[in-house]
Amino acid sequence: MYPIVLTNLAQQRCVVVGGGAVAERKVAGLITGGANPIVISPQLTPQLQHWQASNQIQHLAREYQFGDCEAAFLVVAATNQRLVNQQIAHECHNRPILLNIADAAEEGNFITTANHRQGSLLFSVSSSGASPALSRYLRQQLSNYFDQRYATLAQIVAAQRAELATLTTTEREQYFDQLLVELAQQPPTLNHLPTEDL
Ligand SMILES: C[C@@]1(CC(=O)O)c2cc3[nH]c(cc4nc(cc5[nH]c(cc(n2)[C@H]1CCC(=O)O)[C@@](C)(CC(=O)O)[C@@H]5CCC(=O)O)C(CC(=O)O)=C4CCC(=O)O)c(CCC(=O)O)c3CC(=O)O
Ligand SMILES: NC(=O)C1=CN([C@@H]2O[C@H](COP(=O)(O)OP(=O)(O)OC[C@H]3O[C@@H](n4cnc5c(N)ncnc54)[C@H](O)[C@@H]3O)[C@@H](O)[C@H]2O)C=CC1
Repeated sequence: MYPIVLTNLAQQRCVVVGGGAVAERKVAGLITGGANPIVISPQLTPQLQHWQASNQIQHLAREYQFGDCEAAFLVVAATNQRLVNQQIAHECHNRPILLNIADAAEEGNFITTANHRQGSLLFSVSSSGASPALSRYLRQQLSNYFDQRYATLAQIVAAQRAELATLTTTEREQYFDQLLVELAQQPPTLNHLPTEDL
């Protein structure tokens, strides 16, 4: 496993084949990640239809055809037809395409994670395919612990990053220790955090 975070997806060609619950979940992640995915499927869930109406996705209302993955940066095969998902894997084979096959991870080159987002923070869980349900459960646990306070913490530290860079490593460590102790001890508001100590 080698985790990465994809950025700048807006101009990248992202193709999702299938329009059911699984495709919807993968599309949700892509939209959150800044993409404007092309969804190829004769049918769409109501949520996917909504995203089509608001131009958050482009919809091709037909079955997959060989050639649909041409020039794609990222492809997700999420139809309920094993053979179709396999054909998509075949088309992408030996091409520089990020490929997720929802029913046969070994035919692609990436799998998706269970994500808890909090402001600029992203907490991702993977079980490497062992138990997606466990990943989902752990994501929910993470969301209970890493609440809005941590997004605020990230904002504060980001705003002070240039200033923090002028400190020695020891000073910086002390500053973070202090922040984290405060965060652990009480539900902090902006006022509780030692922003004036720098
Ligand atoms: C390998 C992987 C490939 C990939 O999709 O990238 C994959 C594959 C498969 N999932 C299956 C089943 C389920 N998947 C979920 C849910 C999620 N699945 C996700 C990822 C992944 N699923 C990748 C591994 C990630 C990892 O291991 O951590 C999550 C994390 C992310 C996302 O999809 O966005 C998302 C939770 C999001 C969230 O809630 O945060 C649930 C639970 C539910 O839906 O409530 C079930 C039913 C319960 C169960 O089986 O556990 C099946 C059997 C299908 C069948 O039986 O037909 C296969 C096929 C197989 O195993 O071969
Ligand atoms: N990776 C994951 O997280 C999970 C994967 N799965 C797998 O994903 C598959 C899809 O699951 P669901 O979305 O629940 O199925 P679904 O039955 O709700 O949706 C299937 C979609 O595929 C479309 N489709 C069928 N043939 C097509 C074709 N030739 N070209 C384009 N689109 C086509 C249908 O119109 C439909 O929109 C399941 O068969 C299962 O094996 C299931 C659960 C979780």
